[in-house]
Amino acid sequence: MGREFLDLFEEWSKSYDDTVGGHDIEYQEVFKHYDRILDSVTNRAHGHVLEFGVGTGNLTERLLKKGLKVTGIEPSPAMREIAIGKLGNVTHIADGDFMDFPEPESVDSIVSTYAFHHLTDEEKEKAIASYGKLLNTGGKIVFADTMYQSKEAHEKAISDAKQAGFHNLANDLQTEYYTTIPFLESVLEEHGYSVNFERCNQFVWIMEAEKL
Ligand SMILES: C[S@@+](CC[C@H](N)C(=O)[O-])C[C@H]1O[C@@H](n2cnc3c(N)ncnc32)[C@H](O)[C@@H]1O
Repeated sequence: MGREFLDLFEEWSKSYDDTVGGHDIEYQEVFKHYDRILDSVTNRAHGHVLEFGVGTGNLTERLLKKGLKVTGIEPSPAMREIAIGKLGNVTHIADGDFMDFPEPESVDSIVSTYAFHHLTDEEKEKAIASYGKLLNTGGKIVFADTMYQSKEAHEKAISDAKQAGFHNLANDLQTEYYTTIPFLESVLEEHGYSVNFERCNQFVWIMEAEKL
């Protein structure tokens, strides 16, 4: 579910690693400190890791280097092909998405970078509710993504992008489902997690939730 943006990723897959390297001026700030963000998510993960929206495998690569067992989930065939080309057969990357995926038996950490905004808020809540069954006490959800401290901050980001002439970015901020920190905080607390947020750049925050 939440697969309505997949055509975009089929096309973007070949140049995606150039974009995260800062080659697209509109997205430079979104991907500022990309390596540091992936390292930070990796440092917070432990045990058997379930990763959603693997993309070209950049986070997966770091998790594997840390010696963690990773089960990857990625709905775009083109992205999966690039990730498998990069990683070889050291880990399994399955077709699936945040809500519909082959469930591993036990999971210690659920991680994702730059992907959770493909779900509507209603879908985000359903996904978070379902992860409770997979994680043991002390298990974690660690997601890095664009999110906002308030709806007003989201609106301001859209108008700033328009003013800078970044029309692709403005369109993206208006059409995908960027949420607010207070929304995620309340959903996670309701489902029995303690949660904290750390800002990484003007767009991206890391959300770290621990199952109580
Ligand atoms: C911006 S890329 C991020 C890739 C990688 N995680 C990274 O940090 O570089 C977003 C990825 O999420 C995937 N995606 C899109 N919709 C998804 C969904 N509903 N569930 C899981 N992944 C999804 C896309 O195919 C794409 O590979």
